[in-house]
Amino acid sequence: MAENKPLAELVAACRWIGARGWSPATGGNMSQRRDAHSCFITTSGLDKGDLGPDDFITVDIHTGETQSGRRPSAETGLHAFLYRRFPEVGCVLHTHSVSATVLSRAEPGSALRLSGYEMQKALAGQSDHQDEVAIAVFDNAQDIPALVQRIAQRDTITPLRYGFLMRGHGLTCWGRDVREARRHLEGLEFLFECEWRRRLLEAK
Ligand SMILES: CSCCC(=O)C(=O)COP(=O)(O)O
Ligand SMILES: [Zn+2]
Repeated sequence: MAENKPLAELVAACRWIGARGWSPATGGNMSQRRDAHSCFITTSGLDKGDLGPDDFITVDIHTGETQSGRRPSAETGLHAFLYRRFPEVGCVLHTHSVSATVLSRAEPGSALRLSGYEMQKALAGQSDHQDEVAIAVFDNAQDIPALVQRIAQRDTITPLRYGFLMRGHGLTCWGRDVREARRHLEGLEFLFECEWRRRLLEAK
């Protein structure tokens, strides 16, 4: 089936995320665009570091309808929003790393502003460490449609780029394909780790 190749890349990305410790317990969800109307997304409640191709469900990004009776990720609405908002996005990765969880709680503002890091250049379009990269931070919520509304509203004022943090929860990031989403995830996780260590040192 033509769908097997892209899912193999996503399965490998999920295993890599699990091995890095970024999806502890059942945390995290991952998806890949299937076409203009649908995506593959992880089944809810599984260990995302130990998935096979059968653990992904097709979801309509406009209606939320699934093709099977299984339960897609509780955060499907966030993925669907990103695929609708950015037609060029091909993969969305959500993780629960310690760095993203701690730093998003320590950041009182509505964005985490990073500058001075060479690793910023891992993010598409960034070419100078002195530029500022602002990653939006939203208060966490269990009401996903309401959270999507808040995110969509902010996006109309300050367009989202690369990813966003949910306070005390984790990072959701994306890319044109699995490879770019992985690069953004790895770059952002590195930046978060550097930033919380820097803040810790400078607080002393
Ligand atoms: C202990 S994980 C809590 C739910 C969550 O934030 C998450 O990322 C996983 O939810 P899913 O429904 O995608 O398994
Ligand atoms: Zn989560």
